[in-house]
Amino acid sequence: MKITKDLYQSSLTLLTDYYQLTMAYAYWKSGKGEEEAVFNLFFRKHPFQGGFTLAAGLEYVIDFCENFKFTDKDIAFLQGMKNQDGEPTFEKGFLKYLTDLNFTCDIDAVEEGTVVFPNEPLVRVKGPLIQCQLLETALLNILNFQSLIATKAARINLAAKGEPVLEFGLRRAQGIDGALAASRAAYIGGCASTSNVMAGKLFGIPVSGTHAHSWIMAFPSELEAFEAYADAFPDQTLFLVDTYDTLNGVRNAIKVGQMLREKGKEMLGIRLDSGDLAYFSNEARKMLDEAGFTNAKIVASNDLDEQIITSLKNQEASINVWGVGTKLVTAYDQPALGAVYKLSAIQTDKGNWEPKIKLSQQSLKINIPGYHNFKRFYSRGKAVADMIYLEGQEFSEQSLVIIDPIDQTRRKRIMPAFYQEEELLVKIFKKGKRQYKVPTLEQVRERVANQLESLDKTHKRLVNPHLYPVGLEENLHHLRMELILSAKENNDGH
Ligand SMILES: Nc1ncnc2c1ncn2[C@@H]1O[C@H](COP(=O)(O)OP(=O)(O)OP(=O)(O)O)[C@@H](O)[C@H]1O
Ligand SMILES: O=P(O)(O)OC[C@H]1O[C@H](OP(=O)(O)OP(=O)(O)O)[C@H](O)[C@@H]1O
Ligand SMILES: O=C(O)c1cccnc1
Repeated sequence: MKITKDLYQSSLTLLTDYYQLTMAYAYWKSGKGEEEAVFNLFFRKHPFQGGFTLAAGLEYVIDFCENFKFTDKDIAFLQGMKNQDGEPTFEKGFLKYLTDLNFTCDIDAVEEGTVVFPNEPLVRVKGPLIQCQLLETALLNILNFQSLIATKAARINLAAKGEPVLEFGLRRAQGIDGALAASRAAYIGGCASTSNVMAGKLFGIPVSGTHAHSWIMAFPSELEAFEAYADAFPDQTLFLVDTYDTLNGVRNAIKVGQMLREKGKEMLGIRLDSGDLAYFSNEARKMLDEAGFTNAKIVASNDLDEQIITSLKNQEASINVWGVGTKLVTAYDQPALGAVYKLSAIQTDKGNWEPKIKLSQQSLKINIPGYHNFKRFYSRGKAVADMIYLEGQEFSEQSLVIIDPIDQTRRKRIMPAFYQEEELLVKIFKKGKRQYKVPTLEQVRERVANQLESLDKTHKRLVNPHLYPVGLEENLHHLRMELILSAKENNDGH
């Protein structure tokens, strides 16, 4: 699907930070622009103090790259940019270079719906420096947000323990694209449906909903409002019962449910949107059951998130369906994932990869150098550890040691013979040509379910999860240490 075309009807190539263009220009001027480089997109810490992150947004990235082209209007805009002296910012030759630019990068990425951990490349881009640089901002924008929301949705769905979660976020989401991307990511993360009709049209997500308080308020009485709704939607009657008096609302719903039964129809259930949801759901359940509506569902909404859902479950609330909006689509408790995109290697004249490192006072922020990859080891279907290694590196068949990139005293020995292995980076583009068939959202959801199933429950705990082991293969660890020490020495010498 051409998501960006459908949404914006034009090129998104200028959806970038200005400094990417100034660097591109300076690379071009210095003659370095066509040097081959490798960049990795990764995050350093799971969101929501959680133990896992779900990668999402790759379909948008593919779409962005396939449409990566400076249009005449883009060039005209850049041509109009001026410096402080009123001189054009960019030379004509550079604008011609951009006009003729074709996307020729290699991109490897983890598939949407994959569980990922800090420091692992979600996307690896190899190509001319200028192109790699021009992709940075859009890739981060897309993957940071959708991975964040897919992860939040997965947490909420884990808390709901298999009961349907309906996504109601459109009205509170961060603008139009924020809402659409959030609905898509929420569906990937396990939500059953969205209230956002355009997300239904664009992505094929099931659309569902109940009705609002205004419907009740528009009639002389709640009972009349319920009757009129039942008349319009005899097969989809879910009554919002809390406009005036919740328990009286349940009584009215039961009355209309009985009328529907006389016509051979069955009311679907009720929705609670305020007050003590544990108390009201239990009272409503008793009333519905006593009236013979044992199959009627109780939907709850009102600023729900994974913590409140867990609490309501612990209180044995009789809620079967969860409507979640604001806290899901805005990732309320952590509004950004914080993934970064870093240069890790440049190709020398001889065709070798020269690893690159960026120092930081915080060891968390020192990148993993080199042209690297990663794989996951499984034992009886459960993921046990991930290893980041240099591309082309040969390993011992007997025994491997992986070393935590932040704390080198944390090490794990792996006997490959006892484990199954999975390479997680998949070829998406080769020299700018797509190699990958985008899966349907249903397939991505299935992948999410399988990936979460392969993760031990200690890593899925919502509070204080157990840390999943991700380490550097020994050779990569030593290379990184050498580079850090020599960069520090060089720096001290100046
Ligand atoms: N039994 C419960 N345990 C824990 N949290 C609950 C329970 N019942 C409701 N909540 C949550 O408490 C928060 C506030 O609910 P509160 O009762 O103050 O709102 P309200 O009365 O519905 O107000 P409003 O009418 O403005 O929506 C909501 O996030 C709601 O989901
Ligand atoms: O609470 P959320 O998780 O964001 O779910 C969406 C909310 O949107 C609707 O409320 P509405 O906008 O009518 O306002 P309200 O909060 O006053 O009910 C609905 O009744 C939910 O409460
Ligand atoms: O369909 C609903 O019940 C709904 C939709 C959007 C927001 N709140 C509720």
